[in-house]
Amino acid sequence: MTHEHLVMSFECSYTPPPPGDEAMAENPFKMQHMHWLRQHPYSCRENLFLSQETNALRDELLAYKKAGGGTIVENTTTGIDRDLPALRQLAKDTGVHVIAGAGYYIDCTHTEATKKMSVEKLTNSIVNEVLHGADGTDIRCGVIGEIGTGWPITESEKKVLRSTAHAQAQLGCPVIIHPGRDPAAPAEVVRILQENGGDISKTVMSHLDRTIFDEGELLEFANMGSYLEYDLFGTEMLNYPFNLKVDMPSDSQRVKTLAFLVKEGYEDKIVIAHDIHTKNRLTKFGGHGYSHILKNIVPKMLTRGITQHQVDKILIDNPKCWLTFK
Ligand SMILES: CCC(=O)NCCS(=O)(=O)O
Repeated sequence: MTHEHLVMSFECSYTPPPPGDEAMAENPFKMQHMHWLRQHPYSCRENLFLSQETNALRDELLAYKKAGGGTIVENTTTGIDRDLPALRQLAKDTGVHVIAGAGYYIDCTHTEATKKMSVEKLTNSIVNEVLHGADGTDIRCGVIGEIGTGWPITESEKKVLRSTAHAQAQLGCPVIIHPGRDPAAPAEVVRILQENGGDISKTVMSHLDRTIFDEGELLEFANMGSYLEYDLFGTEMLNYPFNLKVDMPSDSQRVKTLAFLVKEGYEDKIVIAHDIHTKNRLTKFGGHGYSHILKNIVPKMLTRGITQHQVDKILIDNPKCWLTFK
């Protein structure tokens, strides 16, 4: 899985509940709220603290391993409460390989100190997180990202993108991007990375499921050469609060898009994940957990024109290729 979170908080994205449901914001986590939480995951404060569930995460990872999972890329970066010692402990306890992310999340999580840093300083801090260890630990990150960007991309986010490209040019490492919620956002990020020496062939563009819907636009973007990530498998949301114009696809629609990209020749560039970042998606709370793709999506892919060989590329070869330092 190339895009997951095990320990993080998403407080920065708290969204008030719709009118009439205000009480739900502070309501305790109860069985009868599970459907409501699936529809409004960012409107209950407690739901945003995956960091409180480290014990449950141990069971989640053991279940993932039992289902055939070996490795998880943990995309939590500075700004959303990255906790590297907790990740190391989870990896040790379960035997699942966890690859941690370096760098910074979106603008509203940048501190004043981060905003004042030069591109050179930001580059050094990212390089340091990969070569020597992050957050005062000796735990080294294995990817840069998810690097957070919004739409339009802010000045501070542009500086982080330039630094990401410079760091990648030095290290030959994988990069993963969180684009803004506009069909033009992924291409704009790629242009900034390219102009600054980034290697697009070793860059994953996340969250395409909620970003590019038109097939022509998708192929145009695919042609730019990044990995194409569909990473919101398992999410079910009628009114996507971060952009009400977006119709969040179902898992069946995601699989259909994967089959389309495979048919168009992009089987070497597709990666997939769940991007679990709220509590309600854990099996402890009736959610789909980290094994949903392995257990439910792969069989579906095989009935929709995607071969086992292509599934293996998407789940094994492409991530392996992306994650290997040049
Ligand atoms: C930190 C998790 C994250 O950024 N997830 C992306 C959610 S969405 O922008 O695709 O809704």
